[in-house]
Amino acid sequence: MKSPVRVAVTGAAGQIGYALLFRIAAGDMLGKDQPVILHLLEITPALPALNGVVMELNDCAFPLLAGIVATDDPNVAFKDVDYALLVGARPRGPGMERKDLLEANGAIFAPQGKALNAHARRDVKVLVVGNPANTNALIAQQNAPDLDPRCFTAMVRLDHNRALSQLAEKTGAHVTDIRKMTIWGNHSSTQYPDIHHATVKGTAATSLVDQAWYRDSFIPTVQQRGAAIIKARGASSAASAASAAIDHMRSWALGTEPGDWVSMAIPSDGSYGIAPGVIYGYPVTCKNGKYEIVQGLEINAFSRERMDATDKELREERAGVEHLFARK
Ligand SMILES: NC(=O)C1=CN([C@@H]2O[C@H](COP(=O)(O)OP(=O)(O)OC[C@H]3O[C@@H](n4cnc5c(N)ncnc54)[C@H](O)[C@@H]3O)[C@@H](O)[C@H]2O)C=CC1
Ligand SMILES: O=C([O-])CC(=O)C(=O)O
Repeated sequence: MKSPVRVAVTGAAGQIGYALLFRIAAGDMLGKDQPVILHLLEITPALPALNGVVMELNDCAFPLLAGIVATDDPNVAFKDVDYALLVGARPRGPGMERKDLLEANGAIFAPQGKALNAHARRDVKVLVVGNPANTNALIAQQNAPDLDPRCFTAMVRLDHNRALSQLAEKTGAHVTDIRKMTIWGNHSSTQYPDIHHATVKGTAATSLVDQAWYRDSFIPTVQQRGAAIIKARGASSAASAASAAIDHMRSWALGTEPGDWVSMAIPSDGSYGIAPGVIYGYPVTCKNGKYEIVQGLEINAFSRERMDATDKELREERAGVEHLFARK
């Protein structure tokens, strides 16, 4: 048996937390041979609810659960953590864009970035789920000057999985038949779900669907799926968001499949003409706990326009939160 790793989850008493913690403790994220110590962060008024979640975690008698730390202090929550899933933030309601949450949620991520900087392991893997996820990840990163900027990522894996599901349904295939799906840019309605490199049972996806379906149905459906869930459920996606967070971390920690890639929002490095300075969704492969952008993909004019539009939105979001960055 491996020695336990420490996994922090913020917003642990929220709806995503409730769908996430039990799967992490069951080994879905880091493997059935990896014990975990859960570090659960909540705001003070939610501590009684969090205590209920802790009671239930204990009542599951999970073989891999090696300990639980439940706290309202980020300095305790992030002490020596190997993984941090930053979920705790307000969800949006009907009629809101995710960036409308920046004011309410942005302020959460500066102190959490500072606490990670002070207490987390130097190779901590941080995934921001709380919306607007890309820009919140940037805020946390900019408050953690002693950590490698590449420790900070945001979630576009839910969008990636939604895109797989839509394409599978359209082509009469199963999601496991699809390779090389890509979500570029922001986890927002400007995201660009790109099927130009994707294959279905080895055949180019673009040869199986017509351009009008791709442009007028597939792209908007994936872009608007979060809003559609809110309309249907009266609350934002939770189990699918938790499942995507598990997928993101598992790919990062344990690696991607040969011949395939996944989508992760990571610090831009100039690849594909996206200047450094934002956390941007890219196609990546992972190996030995490190991610790498897939290079050399051909980008046509249709894709270029959409990749630049979502980049533009991220830079606008960035401009609105720079006051939250730690002074250099
Ligand atoms: N990136 C993505 O693909 C997705 C992101 N989301 C986002 O995830 C976030 C959480 O969603 P839900 O769990 O549904 O919301 P929720 O309201 O059910 O739970 C959020 C929890 O965070 C806690 N919290 C608030 N401030 C905190 C802080 N400073 N430190 C620690 N905990 C704090 C709250 O007390 C609450 O228990 C929202 O911002 C939502 O929009 C949701 C779905 C998908
Ligand atoms: O749409 C929302 O506000 C929640 C979310 O990020 C998603 O489901 O993709």
